[in-house]
Amino acid sequence: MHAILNLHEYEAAARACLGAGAWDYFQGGSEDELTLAENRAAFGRMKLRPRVLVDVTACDTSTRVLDVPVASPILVAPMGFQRLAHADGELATTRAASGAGTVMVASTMASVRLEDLAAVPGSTLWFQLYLFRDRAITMDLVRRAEAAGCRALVITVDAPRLGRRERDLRRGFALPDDLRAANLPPSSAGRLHEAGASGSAIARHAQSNFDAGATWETVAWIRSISTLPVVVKGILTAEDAKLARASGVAAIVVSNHGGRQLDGVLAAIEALPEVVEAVAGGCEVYLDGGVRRGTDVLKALALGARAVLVGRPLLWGLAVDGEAGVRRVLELLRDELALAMALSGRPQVARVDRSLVKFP
Ligand SMILES: Cc1cc2nc3c(=O)[nH]c(=O)nc-3n(C[C@H](O)[C@H](O)[C@H](O)COP(=O)(O)O)c2cc1C
Ligand SMILES: CCCCCCC(=O)C(=O)O
Repeated sequence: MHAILNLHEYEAAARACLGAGAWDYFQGGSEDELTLAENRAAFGRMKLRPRVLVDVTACDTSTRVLDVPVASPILVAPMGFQRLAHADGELATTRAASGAGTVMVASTMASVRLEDLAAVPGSTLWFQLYLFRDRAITMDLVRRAEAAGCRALVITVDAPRLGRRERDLRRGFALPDDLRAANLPPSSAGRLHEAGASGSAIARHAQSNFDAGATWETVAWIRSISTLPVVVKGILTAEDAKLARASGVAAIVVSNHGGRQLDGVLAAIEALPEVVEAVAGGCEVYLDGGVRRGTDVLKALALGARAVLVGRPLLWGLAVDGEAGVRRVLELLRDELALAMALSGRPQVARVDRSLVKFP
């Protein structure tokens, strides 16, 4: 048995470590999972145009996001309920991100309190915010994130309701009793445990708690109550990118939520160019969805992303080996990126430019 060589092998190894309910919750997309598949397929369609005879003796993957130095442009995407993968949950992921010198985005739906994550030595924590109908809950989360020392608020804007995740519906997915949405008031979190004969408890929770009436005015409200930089996550069009820019956000995450929300939307990497063009350098742009190889990171950077966020692969690492597994997944991706930079004649992140990729 050889050591795990790449993220695909972590996926296979994780499957053997996880129960069927957690596996389906992690892996699943919405409806026919068309967008989930597209996120990967679109990377495959893009081809690289490498340059040669460039001195690549030293390749430097470091960069800055929102003015914070990071060891690589590979950040940790917000993902809820990580204690489904490993008893240490988000604590292990935050420690691994800190060890790897990168940003951890903690989910509103984390299964560890955000104050405990912020206390991890050397961590750079951003807090992902779901918008609640009860603004007092949202306000309280913002205040706690600020007090804990989080460096940015990442507002997820693609989930007024949960996408139709049929794997979870079929299983009647609900949280086990020993796992809590640790940052929510008990009055709001309780329904996440209500298993039903059919239907997903988290979908019911989202429908009764999330603010389906949220608009750009709500983003303006968040900006008015906090001095933290605001990032909006879940933008896929130039039109919305311009509105985001006009609303004064510091960054945009081009994302389709890993194919878990509206099925049939374009792959995140395909949406990236129009968003980058629309904001014209007015704010930072990141991408997530389907990043599994260093060459995927390279392609996203070439199309104008400042960084990528990685989702499921970190859960696979977490399930297989806790903090060490997450750390290894981040290391593998960073090493692959450094190699891809060398083989494409781009020894620094700043030298990765649009001419490196060709769309079909
Ligand atoms: C199990 C799971 C839980 C997630 N939870 C959240 C969340 O709480 N907030 C959020 O904004 N996005 C959430 N996402 C979406 C991720 O932040 C990210 O957009 C997506 O996973 C990226 O795609 P990838 O998994 O293909 O890398 C979740 C994704 C997964 C797989
Ligand atoms: C109560 C709804 C929580 C959503 C769970 C986290 C998430 O965004 C996901 O994609 O799953």
